[in-house]
Amino acid sequence: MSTLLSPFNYDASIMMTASHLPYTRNGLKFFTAKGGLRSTEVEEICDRAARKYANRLGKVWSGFDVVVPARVDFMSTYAKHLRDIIKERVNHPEHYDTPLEGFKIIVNAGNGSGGFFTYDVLDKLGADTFGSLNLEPDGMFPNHIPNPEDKVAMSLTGNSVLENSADLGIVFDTDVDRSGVVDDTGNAINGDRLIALMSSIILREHPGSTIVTDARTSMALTRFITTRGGRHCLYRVGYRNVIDKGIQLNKDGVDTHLMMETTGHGALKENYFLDDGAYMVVKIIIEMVRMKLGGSNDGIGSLIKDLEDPGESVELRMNIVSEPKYAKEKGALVIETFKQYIEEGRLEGWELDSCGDCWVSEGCLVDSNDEPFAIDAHMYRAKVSDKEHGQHGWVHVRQSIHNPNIALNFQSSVPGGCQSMTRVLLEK
Ligand SMILES: O=P(O)(O)OC[C@H]1O[C@H](O)[C@H](O)[C@@H](O)[C@@H]1O
Repeated sequence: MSTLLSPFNYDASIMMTASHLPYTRNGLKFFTAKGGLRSTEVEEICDRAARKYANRLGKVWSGFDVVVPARVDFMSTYAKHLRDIIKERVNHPEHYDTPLEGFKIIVNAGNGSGGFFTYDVLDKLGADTFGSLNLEPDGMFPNHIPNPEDKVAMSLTGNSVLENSADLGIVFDTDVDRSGVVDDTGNAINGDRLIALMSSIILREHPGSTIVTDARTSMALTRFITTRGGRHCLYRVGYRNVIDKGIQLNKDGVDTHLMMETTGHGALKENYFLDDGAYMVVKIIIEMVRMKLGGSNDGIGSLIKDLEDPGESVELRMNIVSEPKYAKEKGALVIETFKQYIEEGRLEGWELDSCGDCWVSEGCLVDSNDEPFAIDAHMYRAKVSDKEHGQHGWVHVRQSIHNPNIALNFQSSVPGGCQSMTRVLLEK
């Protein structure tokens, strides 16, 4: 963010974070004014740095051309930026500077770095944040993993919302690039439900927008988006893939304002295509206040009340039995074999749910020429039907981004559907 926020004028920034991973790990994220770098670009930087400094081991740090200025306070500028957005967009008729007066909002930062949102954003806008949890950063994560996908994180936040009769609960992951929320009834809004909530907001602001998600979302989510006039583009797992797809679609002339992964990574065109969990929550808060100003007593959960439950949803992992250096290759072979089975019609009722590597619902363009992309060796999705129920589910097969295993996701609207799909797959 430092590259974009006034008054700063930097060409690039690096964030040190291992996100929600265990404390024994660390990581770096690289940004330029164009947004976050993808892994191939980071690899190139590391390669170049390695080559440049290979002969100078021991003196590595003295070799960097980094000018370290006095300590710069990015956080208060960023927090003010978020506060200003809320003030301007709520435009409260009675108390412009404290638009959150009368709202109780719980933040669970999970001992990551999101605590600032409580005291530097919400409190200053007049919200009551009593009951907030785990605001002090502690890399040992003594309470639970800071992760909006974590059941403990979501349910503890839900409990605090109910105990304090709060209007909203917010869960951040460690470095605040992801978030999830809890509505006033204590219901968790993460995964598909968060994508639906954001879609309902974005589609009112940008009718007809395409929404890109990873390809593990439910058929019910696609219906939710399309019944609101949006188009749903299903794409590869990995937040960078989803964001890049949205950037590409915009370049191809397809209006795309929201790119979200089921993990809670979400990026908006209006926010420089950055996966920024705090900005995502800012959008939800503005909506909540506007609803109240419009005379509604409903919580934000009411915006997704017509999102049907996906029924059964299962994820399995299969280890790739191979020497680690061949794992990618073997994984690609598994996906390719799966693809062949489907395309040769060897599994009754199973068929490709994609065009190229872009899985789309009807009406979503693939590229400017409407040409399908090349099949992706790393993942594949098949829709599954039977005579009794018609299309009742899907199977999504891909290689894990991080580990030598294959991730298999199944969803079915029929009880026992996932089990029968698993059986078919294992038999073959
Ligand atoms: O491939 P997996 O092991 O399931 O990991 C997949 C996940 O990796 C990282 O955590 C990325 O930030 C996510 O965008 C992605 O969904």
